[in-house]
Amino acid sequence: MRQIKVFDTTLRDGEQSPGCSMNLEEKIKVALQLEKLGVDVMEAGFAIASPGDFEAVKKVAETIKNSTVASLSRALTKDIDRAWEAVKYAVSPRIHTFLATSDIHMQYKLKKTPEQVLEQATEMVKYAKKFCSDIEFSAEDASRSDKDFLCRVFESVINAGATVINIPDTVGYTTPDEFYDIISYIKNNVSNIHKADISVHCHNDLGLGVANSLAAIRAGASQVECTINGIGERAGNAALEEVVMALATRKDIYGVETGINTTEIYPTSRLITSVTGSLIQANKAIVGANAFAHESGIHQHGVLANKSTYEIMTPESVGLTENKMVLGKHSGRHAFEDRLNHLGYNLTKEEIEEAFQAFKVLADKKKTVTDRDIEALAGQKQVHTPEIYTFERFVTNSGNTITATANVKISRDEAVFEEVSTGDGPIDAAFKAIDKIVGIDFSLEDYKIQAVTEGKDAQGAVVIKLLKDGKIYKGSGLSTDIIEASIKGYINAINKMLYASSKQEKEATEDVEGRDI
Ligand SMILES: CC(=O)SCCNC(=O)CCNC(=O)[C@H](O)C(C)(C)COP(=O)(O)OP(=O)(O)OC[C@H]1O[C@@H](n2cnc3c(N)ncnc32)[C@H](O)[C@@H]1OP(=O)(O)O
Ligand SMILES: CC(C)C(=O)C(=O)O
Ligand SMILES: [Mg+2]
Repeated sequence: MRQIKVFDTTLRDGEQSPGCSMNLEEKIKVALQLEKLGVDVMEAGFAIASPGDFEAVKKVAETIKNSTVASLSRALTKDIDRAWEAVKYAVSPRIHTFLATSDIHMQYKLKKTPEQVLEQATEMVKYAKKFCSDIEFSAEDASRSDKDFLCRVFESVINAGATVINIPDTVGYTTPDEFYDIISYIKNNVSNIHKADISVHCHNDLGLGVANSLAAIRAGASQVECTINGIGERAGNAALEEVVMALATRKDIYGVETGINTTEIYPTSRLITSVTGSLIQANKAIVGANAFAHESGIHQHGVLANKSTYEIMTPESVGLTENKMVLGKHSGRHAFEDRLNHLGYNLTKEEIEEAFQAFKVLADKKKTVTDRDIEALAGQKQVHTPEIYTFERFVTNSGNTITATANVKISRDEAVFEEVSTGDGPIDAAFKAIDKIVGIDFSLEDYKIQAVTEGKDAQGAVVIKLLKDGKIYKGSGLSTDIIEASIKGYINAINKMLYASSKQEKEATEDVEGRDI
């Protein structure tokens, strides 16, 4: 199979991303991880840019043994000297020199004629070749350059000793179809092209960095330049993880291989995120938090039956331990039951169905339902107290300048009861309204509330203890609304009290006294 060389430029073009500068120690850490990832070439920096960058390139060159280490340099002798000073310590050093070839860049930026550019590029490759055998030449803004001029430049720099010619889409302007044609044209019209690797370096201004790189590979490019997480100038560079996984997953189309150890992709991505502080969006391909997460019931059911239904690559192949089943309002019974089993619950079909209905109500209120939410729901189902009174609805009105009032509606059998009361606060008012309906004499011994999950949409769990005739009756309520959780807990305790005083008193008393809900 044709082998594609992966040239990582996270430490150079990636670092050009605003806010992504790395210090020496961070660059070494990243370089070691890139080596572990198996990149063929790492561009460690732009040696002439600053003393710090020079030191970093030099240190990376001294440290890395299994990848080629490159430094960027303009097509100027002083830049090339500095680049060589830094990379000469590498086991496999490369000087990467560049000069723009598009009319726009030559006219406005370099203020040079095409003939002058051709000569400068050729002379500087010759100059660099005196130091180093491995020379890459990039025709900056190649995708907006005249194709025939581009071919003349490449032919000339290859004759001067370039071992790699790079065709950058510097401003992310090209499209897959056009880039395929450009690469094919260069392949077919540069007579000595067989003496050099064809490299591509795509930017993402139109979101096409990866697609353009893949089109170029199909057209015959043998080196692809990219960065981890796609960081880089402006909208970034082609993301290494996306290019590599596209090639790995669609071998049927591309028929090529890379030397990347794909299981190091995720750790590398995480390292870049932590070192640069540049976060990636949840839906980012391959390494985003949701890349291997499933929330919808139909997908979850499919994945539980066979992962390949909705996963085109395994999470393990990119260094994750497993996929994620996120329980939310789009989830179905299969995933819910699977999670219950996973959490160690053995509920009957009816209990699962009841818990599932409660889960759906909760999921409408919460963005995601956590394991602790599920445990709370499943725990509730395991207490077998008949619902003598059933909570229907409540309205409260409170504030620091008014007396709190509550209107509570509860039902028993077919009858519906509604009462209004005032109180020291909305919860006290609600309890007093319930007292009026129930009409039993007992006292509130204890009231506790705690968040069972995190975040502002957390569920509040209320535990209430009521005292009657020397016995304690514990009730629990769960809701994202603490007043609702309190009312539910209060009614739950009352139901236990009523149940206990009914015919099955002994059994019910064991239940309420024997377990902490
Ligand atoms: C497409 C890319 O990613 S290219 C790489 C971009 N990366 C960077 O620029 C990061 C590092 N750069 C730097 O630290 C600085 O720009 C330096 C040290 C390289 C140069 O700094 P300065 O000498 O102050 O020049 P400045 O950056 O203002 O301008 C660039 C100069 O280089 C010239 N230049 C630009 N590209 C090249 C090239 N490939 N070969 C030769 N000269 C070039 C420009 O024409 C301009 O020349 P002038 O000073 O004679 O007008
Ligand atoms: C220096 C070159 C390769 C570059 O980064 C670009 O053209 O985008
Ligand atoms: Mg670039």
